[in-house]
Amino acid sequence: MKVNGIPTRSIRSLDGGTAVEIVDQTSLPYHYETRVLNDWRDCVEAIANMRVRGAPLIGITGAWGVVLAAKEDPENAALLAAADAIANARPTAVNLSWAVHRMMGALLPREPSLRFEAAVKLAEAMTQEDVLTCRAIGEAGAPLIADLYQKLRRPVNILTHCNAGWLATVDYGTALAPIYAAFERGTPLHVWVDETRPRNQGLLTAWELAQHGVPHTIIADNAGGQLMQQGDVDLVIVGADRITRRGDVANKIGTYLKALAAHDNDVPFYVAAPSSTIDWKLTDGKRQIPIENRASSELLSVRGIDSTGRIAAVQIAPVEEAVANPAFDVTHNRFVTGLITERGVVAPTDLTSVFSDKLLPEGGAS
Ligand SMILES: CSC[C@H]1O[C@H](OP(=O)(O)O)[C@H](O)[C@@H]1O
Repeated sequence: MKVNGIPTRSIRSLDGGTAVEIVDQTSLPYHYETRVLNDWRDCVEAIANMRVRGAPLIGITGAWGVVLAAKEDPENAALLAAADAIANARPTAVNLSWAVHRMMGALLPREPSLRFEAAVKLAEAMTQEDVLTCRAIGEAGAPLIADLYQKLRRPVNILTHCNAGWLATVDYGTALAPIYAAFERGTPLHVWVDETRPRNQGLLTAWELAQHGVPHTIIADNAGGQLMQQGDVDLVIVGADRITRRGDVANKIGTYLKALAAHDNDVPFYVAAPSSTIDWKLTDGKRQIPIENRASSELLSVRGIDSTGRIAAVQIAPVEEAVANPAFDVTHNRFVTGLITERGVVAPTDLTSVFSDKLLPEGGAS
């Protein structure tokens, strides 16, 4: 697919698999820049430094890293060492280890001299598989949005977190795939885009949506709950980095909080992901999924600041004027453990008894 002259393709092989071209996402949303990876070590660096990111794309980049390793030295010792370094470039997205394991499972039984050719073939197949899988995710999810539109008879407001668009996969995306599919079929919709501190992948989502002309509004990560409470979110769709066999989902930090808010406001909360994101060995996500801890320096700067100090992300005017910067929100008492007052710590429901002397006969406070 091409949008605004830009191919919606985040990775492709060059020269028969002897090099790989990626979109360097650390340059977005300022500049659209591609980068050529000639060596498996470039793939490790690109994954670790998030030039490529998003579970499916990390996996496919890892697969091409194995191709480049087989090109350099197909002998077992070198290939296994490279595969190990690639698989450990980032810990949470299971797609990376899945892709490297799948590649090595196909290569090791072969003669070293035949490994590069076999690697290219399999990596190309996996790359195309990802495209088709993500397109299928879009097809599967689009009716959810269309059905909501039929019920609401107004643009469907969808909240998403981080970036799970075509930049996070080879093409189409996962969480954004149903949104693109519904939008292209003419379903009126609008997307609330969590900026997603600290790496602000929401700016990537806003950039993608702007290229496609999809109405959207960038919001602070903390605004989602308020928007849900005021009925401005009809659906949440997020991506995933690892899903356990019982459906526990690891996704970008902040996803859990959105799920809590969605649950509390009866907002449907969907996770879009290919089966390559499912880790069938795991059951209990909280206990078993490795959570990546990144450099604290990421918190100390705000990416995406242009020369004017503005967060540089193109934004298509929302379908209708939408409050996008609420300054306060309301927390129901069931989430308040206690209130610290001059008469000690008081359970919210005990306030009227502890301060009964303050209450006037008509129930007003003195
Ligand atoms: C389609 S998977 C996208 C998934 O990956 C992102 O993490 P990161 O940007 O750190 O690679 C985020 O969790 C997205 O939901």
